[in-house]
Amino acid sequence: MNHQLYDFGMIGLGVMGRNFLLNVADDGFAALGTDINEESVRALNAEGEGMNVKGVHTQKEFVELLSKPRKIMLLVPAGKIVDTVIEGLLPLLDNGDIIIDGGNSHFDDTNRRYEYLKTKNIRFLGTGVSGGAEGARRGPSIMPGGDRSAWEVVQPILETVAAKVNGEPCVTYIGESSSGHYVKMVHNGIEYGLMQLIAEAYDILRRVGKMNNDEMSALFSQWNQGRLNSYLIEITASILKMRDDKMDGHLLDVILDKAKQKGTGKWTSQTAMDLGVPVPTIDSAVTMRGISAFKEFRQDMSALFDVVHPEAPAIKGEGLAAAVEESLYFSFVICYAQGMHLLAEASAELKYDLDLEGVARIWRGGCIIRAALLEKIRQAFGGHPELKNMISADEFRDELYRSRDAITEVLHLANERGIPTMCMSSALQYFDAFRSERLPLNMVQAQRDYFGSHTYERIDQKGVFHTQWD
Ligand SMILES: NC(=O)C1=CN([C@@H]2O[C@H](COP(=O)(O)OP(=O)(O)OC[C@H]3O[C@@H](n4cnc5c(N)ncnc54)[C@H](OP(=O)(O)O)[C@@H]3O)[C@@H](O)[C@H]2O)C=CC1
Ligand SMILES: O=C(CO)[C@H](O)[C@H](O)COP(=O)(O)O
Repeated sequence: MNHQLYDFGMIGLGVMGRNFLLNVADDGFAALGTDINEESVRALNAEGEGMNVKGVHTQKEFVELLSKPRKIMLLVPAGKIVDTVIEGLLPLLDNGDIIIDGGNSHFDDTNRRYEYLKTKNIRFLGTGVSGGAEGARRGPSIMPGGDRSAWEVVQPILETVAAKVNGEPCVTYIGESSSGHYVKMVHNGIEYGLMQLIAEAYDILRRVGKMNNDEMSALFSQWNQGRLNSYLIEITASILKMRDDKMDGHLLDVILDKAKQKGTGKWTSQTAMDLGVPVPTIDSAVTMRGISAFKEFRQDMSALFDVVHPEAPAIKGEGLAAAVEESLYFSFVICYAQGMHLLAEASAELKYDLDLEGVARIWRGGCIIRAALLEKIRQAFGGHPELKNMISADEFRDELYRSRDAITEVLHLANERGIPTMCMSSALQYFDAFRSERLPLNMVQAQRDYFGSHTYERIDQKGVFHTQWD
């Protein structure tokens, strides 16, 4: 009996996998999926009726129906499940077949799997995919790293399904081993930072400007027409105006203020610490999710401490809105700068040989952190492949400096009223720390030498010194 063979296979037909596979089928490739969950297989077959897509219930049938070399993407929950799926596949595969892990796997796991699968003659691509359900369905940003020959095989498919900006696909070969998952992790770290910065801007507009949700929605929509144009600003405008379907009022007002996390933001902070690269805006975003989780303690504390300056007047009008917009833009630039700086250092340290212009290019569309600003970031790195921290780039230097006054004023208004702005404050602090020729860390060095004979260097003589302080 003649079976149709399928071009591309997907294991894991949840939010991402089902949508990605339908996207593959839309683009003219024969697409095959399977999932441990029979309902998900049925859902794919129902949604894909009339398209060249099919869901099957067993891995054996799945593998048999794929054309060789098999191109199999996994979009299953990150962690042990990925290893389990790979182990289940191995006896069924042939030399040279390709496994693409499209989930948010930790880069250490990806390194291990890459090396392991080499010993099994299976080509492996650790691949970041971003864009959520809508991106997966209509065109995500895709960050593949690992076996270059595997990339060359899947390139036509991934380039077709990826988002396009000015006709350019938002996918490129990132580099060896775990580089694709590393870049996706940093993407998510930036995502955490931008989301928290927006949350802080919303809090300031609400509590300093006493703006209501509909007014803020209109303001975010207006900002989305300007230099803050981005996916996250766009969805914030929509979120703010959404009415609740269970009671009168806005949905946002009844959402519990405890943010969950799956780990990619925390991993970004952890690797940044390991490499000695400061990413305080990302760290602060992770910390704020942590603080948000202590809801009961926060309730107790808010009963214990009085509201700070309840008499502080509302500051209405365009002045506040313009200053918050400028603060947010400043903080966005700093947040991207921290992520890009981490990538630049990781590229050297972990031997990824990253093309940072290419990374900025494929983040311009499809992904959660897509923004007009990324075109400017692409240009900054394009002309200067040696650039590590874009705050010094011509594209940003002057405007960052000019925005200092606005963000200082906004943070003053927030501090006066006790409004937490950990992320926005960290952005200003980062900028001021990096533009300080002399920091007070001479004091830290003296203290270290005082109590632990850790030695210090001098500004006027070469060498390493120790003083008998007392
Ligand atoms: N959701 C998002 O916006 C994004 C998610 N990601 C990443 O993509 C990956 C998938 O996420 P998402 O689609 O949201 O997750 P979902 O939980 O929606 O889908 C995962 C699917 O995999 C199935 N599955 C679990 N174990 C197995 C197995 N052993 N064999 C076959 N199928 C299995 C699940 O079945 P069951 O339901 O029965 O458990 C489920 O249908 C994750 O790594 C996630 O971090 C990346 C970018 C964006
Ligand atoms: O990868 C993604 C988008 O690019 C996920 O949506 C993101 O990982 C969500 O993370 P968290 O649950 O930690 O907020």
